[in-house]
This record gives sequence, C-alpha cells and structure tokens, in this order.
Amino acid sequence: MEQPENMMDCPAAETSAQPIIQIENLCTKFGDVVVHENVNLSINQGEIVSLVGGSGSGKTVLLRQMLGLNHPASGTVRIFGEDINRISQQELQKLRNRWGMLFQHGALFSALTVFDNVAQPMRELRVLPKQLIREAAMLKLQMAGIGPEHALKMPSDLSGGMIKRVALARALALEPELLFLDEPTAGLDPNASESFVDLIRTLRDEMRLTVVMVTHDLDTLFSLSSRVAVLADKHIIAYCKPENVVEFKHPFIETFFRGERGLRAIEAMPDTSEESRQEQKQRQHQDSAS
Ligand SMILES: Nc1ncnc2c1ncn2[C@@H]1O[C@H](COP(=O)(O)OP(=O)(O)OP(=O)(O)O)[C@@H](O)[C@H]1O
Repeated sequence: MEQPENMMDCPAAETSAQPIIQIENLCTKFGDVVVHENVNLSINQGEIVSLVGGSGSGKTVLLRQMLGLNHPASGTVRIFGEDINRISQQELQKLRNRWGMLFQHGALFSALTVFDNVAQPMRELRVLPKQLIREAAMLKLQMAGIGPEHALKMPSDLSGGMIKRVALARALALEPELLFLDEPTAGLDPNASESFVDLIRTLRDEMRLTVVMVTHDLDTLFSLSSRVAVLADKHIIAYCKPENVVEFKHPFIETFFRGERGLRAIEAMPDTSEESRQEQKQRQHQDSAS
C-alpha cells in the first residue's frame, strides 16, 4: 500500500545536513501480523526526532529495526549509509560502536558499580589502556551530571534520575554520533525530567549528536524534537515539526496532541510564536464548538 497521500512531511531545518538514518519502504511482519507497511523515514545529522504513536503502533519495533535487532520483511534500513541487513555481524558491530542506546529502565548491570557500568563498553573494545578508560569514564559521568563521589556506588543506591544519568553516561562511553532513547523521561518527576531534557539538549549541542527517541511525554517531545514522526495504521502518517503536527487530522493526533496537555505543551514551546499559539487556541475553540 502507498503512503497516505495527505502525509505531512517537512524538510529538516538544516538543509546541508547529511542523512544518518534512511528507512525506505520498510515492511515488518510477525507471522501474519503486519506492523509496518512501506514506512519511509530520513533523519539528518544533528536532528532530534521523536517517534510517537498509540500502544502497539510499532514504535519499539521501528527502533529495533534501526538497531538491527529486528529484520524487515522487505525494504531497507540504512544507518551511516550502510544497509544494516546486508552487512556482516562484524561490520554491524562496528556500526553499533558508533551509536549509543538508552533503554527505558536504565538497564545498568546491578552487580557493577557506577564506574564499572560506564567503563564496561570501553573495556569490551580490548584496545584502550586502563588509565584512558578511567579518565574517559569519569568524564562521561561528569558530562551526565554524576559527580565522582558516586562512582563507586551500586545502582541500587541511586535514585531513578541518577540511574538514567548513569545509563546515559554509559550510552555515551564510546563517543557515539547517534543516540537512541526509549522513553527517556518515563518514571522521572517533573523536575528530574526537565533537567534530563536540558542535559540531552546540551549533549546534542556539545557532541553534535543525532538523537532518535520514543516518547509518550509531550513536554519532552515539544521541548526537544526538531521533527516528530507519528506512527499509526502501519504507516508514518505525519513527519513534521512538532508545532505543525496538530494540523494533521487523525484520531490519534486529535487525542494525543490536541487535548489539554498537548496544547499546554505547545504553549510552553520557547520558539512558538504568539501568532501560531493564537491559531492553535482558535482551532481548538472552533473544534469544541462544533
Ligand atoms: N517479537 C515479536 N513477535 C510477535 N509480535 C511482536 C513482536 N514484537 C512486537 N510485536 C508486535 O508488534 C506490534 C508493535 O509492537 P511495539 O512494541 O513496537 O509497539 P509500541 O508502539 O512500542 O507500543 P507501546 O507504546 O505499547 O510500547 C504489537 O502488536 C506487538 O505485539
């Protein structure tokens, strides 16, 4: 099936940027169950792209396709220009060293200290001297906002926000160019969530990272994303700037973005003009009146 004709697609802000991820005509099936049908998605260097969609719409599976953990029934997934389903395991491992992944629940090794959790991906390379690993691990912890006094603690001694930060330091251990985040702020209180969002933005700027994240959190989505890809009906039904997504008529978008929380999050966007805020409000007013 073709993509819906009215799919919204907007170019990335930086037109000179190179695509880091190119997904073309991706179909995913589990037995008879079709999850994705002709999905296309191109993500440029330096973008922060959020994947959203209803429960079971295929966000996690799409992320897993990008990580090479699920395989397409047809279509291609290119990361850094390589078709990840046509390369050897060795080549795939090399690519994996160029990206970092932050899992929803932190996924730290509970038997390892904070320091060892971050040092482990560097030790696995088996080429870096001990002293360099030590310095690099401490630097990554510092970048993630974890002071040296926490380095020898066990994960069980940390708060939820600290676990996320250590997991982020670990995801950054090999200086990735690309970072995948699965529900980065889930389970955090509003303050911890806001400071984690600031951290991701700062790291993106400092490390020139490209970020792909799955999130249900509208505040995170609106404050971080350069573009939002909405998954529904097996397709990407909208791929556009966050402030434009509400222009697309679809039941999921209506419910998710145009409710009270969605409009509040749009209002809180730093770069949303007064004019566009007024338009959004007016539209909501008209919709509730009709
Ligand atoms: N290994 C698998 N075998 C069979 N079906 C699977 C497998 N993995 C995922 N699915 C199915 O694929 C569909 C999409 O799942 P996915 O986990 O990507 O949804 P999601 O959008 O991430 O949902 P949620 O927001 O609830 O986490 C679901 O119907 C799920 O049951």
